[in-house]
Amino acid sequence: MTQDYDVVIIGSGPGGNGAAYALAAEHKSVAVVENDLFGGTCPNRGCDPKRILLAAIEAKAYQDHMLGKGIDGGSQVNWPDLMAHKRNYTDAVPEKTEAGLKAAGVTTYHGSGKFTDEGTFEIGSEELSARNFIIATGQHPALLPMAGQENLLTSNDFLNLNQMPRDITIIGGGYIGFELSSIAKGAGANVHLIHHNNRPLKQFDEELVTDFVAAVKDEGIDVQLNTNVTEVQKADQQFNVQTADGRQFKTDAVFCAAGRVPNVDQLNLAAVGITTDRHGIQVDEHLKTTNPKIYAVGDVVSESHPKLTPKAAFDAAYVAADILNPSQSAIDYPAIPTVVYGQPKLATVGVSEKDVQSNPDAYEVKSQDVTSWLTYHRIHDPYARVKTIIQKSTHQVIGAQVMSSEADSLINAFTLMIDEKIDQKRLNQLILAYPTTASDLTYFN
Ligand SMILES: Cc1cc2nc3c(=O)[nH]c(=O)nc-3n(C[C@H](O)[C@H](O)[C@H](O)COP(=O)(O)OP(=O)(O)OC[C@H]3O[C@@H](n4cnc5c(N)ncnc54)[C@H](O)[C@@H]3O)c2cc1C
Ligand SMILES: NC(=O)c1ccc[n+]([C@@H]2O[C@H](COP(=O)([O-])OP(=O)(O)OC[C@H]3O[C@@H](n4cnc5c(N)ncnc54)[C@H](O)[C@@H]3O)[C@@H](O)[C@H]2O)c1
Repeated sequence: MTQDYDVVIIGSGPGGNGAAYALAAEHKSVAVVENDLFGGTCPNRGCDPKRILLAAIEAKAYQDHMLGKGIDGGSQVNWPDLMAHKRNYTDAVPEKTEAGLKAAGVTTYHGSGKFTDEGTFEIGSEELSARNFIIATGQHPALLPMAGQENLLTSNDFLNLNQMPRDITIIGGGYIGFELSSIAKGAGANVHLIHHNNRPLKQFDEELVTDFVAAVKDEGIDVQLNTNVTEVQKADQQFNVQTADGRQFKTDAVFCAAGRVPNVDQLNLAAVGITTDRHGIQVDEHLKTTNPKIYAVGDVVSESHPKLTPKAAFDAAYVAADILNPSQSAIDYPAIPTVVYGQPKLATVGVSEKDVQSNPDAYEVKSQDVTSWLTYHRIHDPYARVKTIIQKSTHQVIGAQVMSSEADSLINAFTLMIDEKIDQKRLNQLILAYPTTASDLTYFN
């Protein structure tokens, strides 16, 4: 028998769940279909477990930076205890998430379904029909095609390691590559981070990335740029890594962090006329796919915005509103801040120096080493640089790039300044708690 709903959502990550809650609150009948863990990537195998593991790594780094400045003796990360701390949080996520959805009146289904030629969604013997569908299936880790591909592990495996291997290799100098490298290094592993060209973290400011890579190397990570891994073969208890330039080395585990692939293959999208490209599902400015009844949100969408949890949640709120009020205007994203949670952290928001290079008279670019500022001197942060892009006509910061151990909180303060168009004059009318990263804001424009 076919079950009919107002809206059927495929995927229960921040995108799918955000839409489900918003629509159920407006008394729509909603179903969510999930083929793995309710909650999706972020709380189960992404942002949240990563940040829990980083808690110990950051605590150790803060302590290490203060050695001889009031702290004697370093600390050690106990990986099994740290993993237990992480699991204490993540193990409960799927059940709690599903219970939350049910309590909000959402019907849940477990399994991998696919669209039918009739435009319904089939999960085993069940068939769901709906006025609207939302595809929120996210992405999964890419495995580079190479000899020995079966020997490659992924971020999912890393975030569940029972023991930290003595020597690890990570392929891919993106967000995940640098974040996992910092965690492994802080936990005591010998880490090789291998990137295929000379421009890791290409979404970030080139000058800050150069400083960031130098800082990461300083922390003891073996970063190898312009290096292509061609083969990973088992060698007794270890793995033999072969590179295109003829080098070979042994390592205990190899993780592939060379990008993620949209989860579209199982959905039979052709049956409902949805087009995709290698970045995901194509949508219009209302996040409608090429089938006007079907929306797509979050990581599975093909677009230039960064693929992040708050952005998936923003999409979800927009689509729920679009279903409730089809005449709303096109989606308009605010500034989207993003952070690489390494040692140090690297963050960016708004326009970059590259964006304004063609019009140097209209913008001022300030790049400052801030290690001597109280905020950073206090904790003896060895790496602290802030670059701001200021619109001369308004004296407003319109873009910021930050590298430091405090970059995550400072970038949010910049985001508020950019979105709320807070200029120097307005800042001077505010009283912010001192001394904090936010009270430094008055010094940047
Ligand atoms: C290691 C890692 C660290 C990250 N760290 C951060 C961070 O610090 N900050 C940040 O903002 N973002 C971070 N991200 C990105 C963030 O996790 C994603 O942007 C976010 O989860 C996207 O939400 P989503 O709902 O679009 O997709 P997902 O969270 O991936 O959810 C999609 C869901 O759909 C399910 N699904 C897939 N196919 C099907 C199917 N055929 N049928 C039914 N269900 C299906 C999946 O199992 C999954 O549960 C990180 C990602 C990773 C991998
Ligand atoms: N802190 C965060 O907010 C956070 C953390 C993790 C992931 N994410 C999101 O998830 C997405 C995926 O993260 P990711 O790190 O997997 O992807 P990514 O696109 O950031 O990085 C992948 C990197 O691998 C490199 N690469 C590609 N082929 C390679 C090869 N053959 N050899 C070596 N390197 C190669 C790419 O040039 C790129 O730099 C990100 O774009 C981001 O939106 C966000």
